Amino acid sequence: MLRKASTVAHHLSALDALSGARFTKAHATGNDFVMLSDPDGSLEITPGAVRALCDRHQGIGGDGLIRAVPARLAAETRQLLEEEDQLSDAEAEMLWFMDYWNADGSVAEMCGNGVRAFANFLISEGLVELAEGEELPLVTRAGMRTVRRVPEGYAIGMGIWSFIDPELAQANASDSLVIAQGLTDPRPALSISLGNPHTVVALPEEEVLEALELHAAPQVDPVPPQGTNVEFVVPSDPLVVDGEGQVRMRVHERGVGETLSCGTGACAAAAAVRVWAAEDGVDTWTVQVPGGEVRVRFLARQDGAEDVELSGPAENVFAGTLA
Ligand SMILES: N[C@@H](CCC[C@H](N)C(=O)O)C(=O)O
Repeated sequence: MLRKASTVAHHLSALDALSGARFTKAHATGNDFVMLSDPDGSLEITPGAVRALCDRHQGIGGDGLIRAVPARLAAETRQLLEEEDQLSDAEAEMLWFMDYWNADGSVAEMCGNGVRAFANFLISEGLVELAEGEELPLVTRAGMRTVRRVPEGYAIGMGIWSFIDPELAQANASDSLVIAQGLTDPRPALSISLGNPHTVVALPEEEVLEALELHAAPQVDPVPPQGTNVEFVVPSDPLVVDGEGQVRMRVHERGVGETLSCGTGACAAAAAVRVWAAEDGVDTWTVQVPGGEVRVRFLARQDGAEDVELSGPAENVFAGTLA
């Protein structure tokens, strides 16, 4: 690929304000992030800087960038904290905000793998402590989330899942059509929110999943106004083993492209397959992604909705200083 000299110069100037900042490269089942610690809220993140840092040839490389900033210093969280009546002032003072950016410089409401990487990063930087059995509250653009340690890494309380178009979804178990390179015909899909938007498409067999070409964004009809992440899933045969559901998934992420894993996407995929298969008694699902495996649990609430818990590993890979 030939790059314009002006693009390179633009990348360099976008990074000027971050010169000297420490970064860590982290991943959670292959979904990789540039992590920045900003305890005094002084880092200026711009879409250009995010694109430059996430560039896999001229930057550090990543599916996204995550800035860790105290929630009390982030403009985005002010209203959320005012409305949050479960927290004491002292607890609100200690909260960290996950300032998540997609590689293309757009912001997203939520990133499930990102929350695991974020918690692991906060702990490794000595910014928080999380003992076995404790629950750590965090703030995202989609609202409060919680993290606890589990043997495989971290379990995230993701909040509730919901249909994006409940009427259509309940009537047809499908609300849109999706076509992608490698599919001969548009396929029915179900749109689900985990704080961020997802469109889940079921495929008949693994060969079709593997043959998909996901460099180009799949086309979704009707076009979702805020864009969408698109998950392609193949339910395992048998679908339920020892009481647990099993699916394979590939994903094209909004603002990124194909990634090795998407945590919110895995939750949406499990929720959709559970609806399609009428397996609402199966509460634990394993989702195989190109970067590994995550687990999704559905927990009934008194108001009839369901909370979702996502668990899986997260690790730091290397650290450095921005030149
Ligand atoms: N990889 C993430 C989702 C990141 C945000 C997404 N690209 C969007 O724009 O909604 C995850 O693990 O959930």
